[in-house]
Amino acid sequence: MQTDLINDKHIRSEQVMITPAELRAKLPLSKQAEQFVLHSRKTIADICHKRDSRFLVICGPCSIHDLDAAKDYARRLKALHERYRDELFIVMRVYFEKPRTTVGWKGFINDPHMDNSFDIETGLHRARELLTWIAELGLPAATEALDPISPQYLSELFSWSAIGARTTESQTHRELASGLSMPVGFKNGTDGSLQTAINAMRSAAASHRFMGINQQGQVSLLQTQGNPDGHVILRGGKQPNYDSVNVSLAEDAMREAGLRPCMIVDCSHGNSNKDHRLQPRVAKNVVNQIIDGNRSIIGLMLESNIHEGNQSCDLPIEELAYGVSVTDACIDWQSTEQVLEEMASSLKTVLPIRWESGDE
Ligand SMILES: O=C[C@H](O)[C@H](O)COP(=O)(O)O
Ligand SMILES: C=C(OP(=O)(O)O)C(=O)O
Repeated sequence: MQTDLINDKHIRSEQVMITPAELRAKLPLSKQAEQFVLHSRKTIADICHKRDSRFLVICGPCSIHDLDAAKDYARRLKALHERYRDELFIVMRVYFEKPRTTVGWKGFINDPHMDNSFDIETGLHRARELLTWIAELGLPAATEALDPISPQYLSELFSWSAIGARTTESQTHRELASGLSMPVGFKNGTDGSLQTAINAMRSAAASHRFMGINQQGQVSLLQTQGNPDGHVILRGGKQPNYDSVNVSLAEDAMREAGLRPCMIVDCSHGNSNKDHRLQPRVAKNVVNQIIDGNRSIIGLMLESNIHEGNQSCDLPIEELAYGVSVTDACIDWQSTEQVLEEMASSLKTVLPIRWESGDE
């Protein structure tokens, strides 16, 4: 690489990568899977706009690091997706990019071998392989849109995206969300600030022009239309914010901003004080709010894995326990089944009559 002391003082290396179009051509999506993704996105948009009364559940590992374990998890979740399809619309968390508070493993795309080799091109290939497999299985996938370039490689495989608590105030991420093809949830800030998410939702609903890349990898001026399917995700901050008082304050704040109250509760993160064992309690509280007549909560998020808890991502890969998170702690499969079963049976009676005209 050319040494240029004026421009590249802190750049150590540079490597040209495969283009999005080349990766898509290598690992195409079948017509059937494409239809499935389109249909799943429409279902979620219908839930956001209260045309579909089912409850959206975004459920799965905090992050993906082992593709076999991810497939094992996906097969299990697919069974529940089918079993509760009249009450719940279950979408798997397939998070390949992790935002860090300071530094740490930034997810499977960034470092798929988990050894600081940062083989991003392999990360993209293998992420796309897994996502294609999940789409062919007939399970909708959700992710956090963190890197502004990677959606060109992968976003056709996702039915829902989040903008995370650390980036919801970033203009780059609001612009990105304004062009994404699926419904997008905006988390409140890590400090609990709801206004950050509300501002993000308003910004992403508008049209933006910004620099990005096209499918051929060329730097391009992109003009977006604005995303009409935004919603807020209450993830807690210094204090939890899932209780009915906070939900009602969030509804008021959204109305005041000229937005329809529409939100998802994240049962993890600040809402469980990062204690995974509290997630079922949060989910139960949310379901009870709906039974009591709440009409703004459209779904919830659970961090769940095959086995509970978490382990250090700094362990050698061969020493990692199977099906255990390497980022935030998750509930295990048994608790996940139990939470979803209780949720579906409690919501059965109220869901069909949940929305009234004017709720949209
Ligand atoms: O959801 C995952 C984590 O909360 C997020 O990536 C931040 O992690 P960190 O605070 O361990 O860096
Ligand atoms: C990083 C995440 O959440 P948050 O942005 O709320 O911290 C996550 O859901 O993986």
